[in-house]
Amino acid sequence: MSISVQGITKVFSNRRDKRSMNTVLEDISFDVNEGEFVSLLGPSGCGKTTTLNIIAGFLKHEDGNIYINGEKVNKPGPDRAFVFQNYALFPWMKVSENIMYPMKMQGAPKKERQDRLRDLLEMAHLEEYANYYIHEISGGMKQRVALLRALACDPKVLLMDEPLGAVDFQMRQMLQAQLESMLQENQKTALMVTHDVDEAIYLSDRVIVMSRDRGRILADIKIELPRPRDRKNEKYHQYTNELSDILRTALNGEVKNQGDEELLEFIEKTDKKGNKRVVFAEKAICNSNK
Ligand SMILES: Nc1ncnc2c1ncn2[C@@H]1O[C@H](COP(=O)(O)OP(=O)(O)OP(=O)(O)O)[C@@H](O)[C@H]1O
Repeated sequence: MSISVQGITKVFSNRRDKRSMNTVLEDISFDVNEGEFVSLLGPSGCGKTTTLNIIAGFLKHEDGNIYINGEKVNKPGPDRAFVFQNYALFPWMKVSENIMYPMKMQGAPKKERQDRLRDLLEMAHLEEYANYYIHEISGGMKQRVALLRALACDPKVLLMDEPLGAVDFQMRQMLQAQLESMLQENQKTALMVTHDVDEAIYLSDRVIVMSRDRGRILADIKIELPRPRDRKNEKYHQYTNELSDILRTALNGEVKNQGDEELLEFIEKTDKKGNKRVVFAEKAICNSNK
């Protein structure tokens, strides 16, 4: 199934002063083709989550339309599954019950639910943890459970808001590889919000970069690399540099304070093995608001 975002405008009333309005998105348009994995990248507050919530049908918008496979949608539906940043799992349920919850709500027969559960747990290497409660499993496992719950009803479209945001670097790379193979296996159309340039390149067919100027789309870049992706590939580095430059431009355009150089340093991080990883660091953006 494809997603088509056409001319979306979203205005919020200011949280502190209800009379003043904030146009977060203005006339935003893009498409995600069937089976494509697209990432939304951009500075904090540029409207990535708002865009995803509008597509999910969680938020109303002022203008424009969302089409799923050519059909206009304006409320949530089983065709679109959502993976939340903070997992949003049910702590009073076991891993298996969490995963099966959407199928149960849809009234799927018990046998079908059990078969699906077995397949999903196997796919994510979580068979041993089916009867654990959520507080008994690690952050990386919670992330996988949240993803399996989203995949349970076999949605055609997967919307993910920083699905790997809460796990450490090593776990994140492992989960990226797992997420990729799960999505390849299931042939999903996916739209993901991320701050992480490396993650966007590793997972996406296309990366869309948004700016804080009413969500304006700065770039829409096709990542033409074979899968699974090799971080050591020369072209992989070229994409990293290209996207970093676009983000730098976005930051430079937005950061008006002195000390910009210091802020920009936050953009590039190097892990213990010396691999460069580019992150659109939250801290830099926070500082820029001073
Ligand atoms: N319910 C709301 N009421 C008022 N303003 C809101 C609301 N939700 C979001 N905003 C504002 O809309 C803007 C965009 O927020 P959004 O969460 O979409 O950004 P984002 O790009 O996802 O940011 P981050 O990367 O930090 O998660 C921000 O200025 C935010 O304060």
